[in-house]
Amino acid sequence: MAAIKYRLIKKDSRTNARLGILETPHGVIETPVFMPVGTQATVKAMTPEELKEIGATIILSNTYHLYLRPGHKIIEKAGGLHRFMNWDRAILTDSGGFQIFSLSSLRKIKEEGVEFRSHIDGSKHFFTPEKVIEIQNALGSDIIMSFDECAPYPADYEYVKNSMELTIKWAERGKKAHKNTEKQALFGIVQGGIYEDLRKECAQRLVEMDFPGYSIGGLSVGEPKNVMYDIVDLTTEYLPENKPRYLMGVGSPDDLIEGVIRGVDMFDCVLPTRIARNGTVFTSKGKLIVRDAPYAEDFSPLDEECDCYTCKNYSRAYIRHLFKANEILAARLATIHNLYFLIKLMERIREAIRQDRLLEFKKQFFKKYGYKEE
Ligand SMILES: O=c1[nH]cnc2c(CCNCC3CCCCC3)c3[nH]c(NCc4cccs4)nc3cc12
Repeated sequence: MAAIKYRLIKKDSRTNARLGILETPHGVIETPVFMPVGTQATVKAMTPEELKEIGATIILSNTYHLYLRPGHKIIEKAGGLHRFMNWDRAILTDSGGFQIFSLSSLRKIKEEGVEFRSHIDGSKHFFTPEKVIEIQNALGSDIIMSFDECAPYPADYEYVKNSMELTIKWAERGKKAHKNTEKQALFGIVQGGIYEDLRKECAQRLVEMDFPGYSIGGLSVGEPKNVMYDIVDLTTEYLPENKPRYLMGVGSPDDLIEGVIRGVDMFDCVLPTRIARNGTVFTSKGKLIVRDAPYAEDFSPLDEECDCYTCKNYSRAYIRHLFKANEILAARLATIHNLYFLIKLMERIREAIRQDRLLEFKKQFFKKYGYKEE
């Protein structure tokens, strides 16, 4: 039995959007889905019970961070990541490649693997495709990622071509090293930068290896939005429709809607939790910086249309006060709201696909939120 089973429930009649069900060893996930990020085995400021309360069905955690601290061996001894962090729903871990490039003081990239120094204590480490599979096997996450190289943006054709070739080789080596296929689904990651021919070749060669799901990597790294959307559009064209597609590192409300329209099923982004801790929240009328002066005597909820715990019980004035006073509760209330906002947005998107009115939903959401339609 494969670790995960994806069922395409309905295709939107006018876009590439899909309504799906993803069955995992830790529960059923309705797609399209937004996955809260829990870098160091916790979604910052949230308990697992609060995550369930707001409707989270799958969260992310991070191979790079957990390998460095507390170490994957400790987590394995604890009975795996689910036990260790008391989360009994689905977990997706990324391979750590992206964090090496974006966090650690690198490093040498060779075909064999990547040498890097820990951002915590400067100690030297060496990740190979086999090593990161071994770490993710020890963590016991339900969905695991191949070791990939996310080319920077901009990057010239030659660099991206070599990097894409390496990502393919590393995907093959990771697939060979992955033993626990019954319990953990290994996704291939499509690279290729902004180059159509490289994206097509990478997608086709990964599909030949027959992964249970495919990530679209190398995007949301500074390229213009319309370039990202075009690359997503062309990449999903070469991916099988009976397998889930995961757009890595995306995103904001508009990016989620635009990604779903282009055939993406799974999303993750550090944005909602990160900006929440800085006092910025999503509302149906756009972003709101609640720590700003105008809200000092505003006793209305963050968002009139939101029924989350925060909006049902606290005012903008109170939450602004908590931020100004540097109270821990500020981050908690804003995080609950931002995650609920995106999880609720995905629920409304799924409903719109069900009723074949996704484009109307997009128009109405964009108008209210203050996005300009392209
Ligand atoms: O090609 C990629 N390969 C692998 N991972 C990528 C990621 C990380 C996705 N989130 C993982 C999470 C796992 C749990 C811990 C937190 C990360 C990306 N994030 C972004 N943009 C958003 C960005 C965020 C920050 C800088 S860019 N583009 C990405 C491209 C890749």
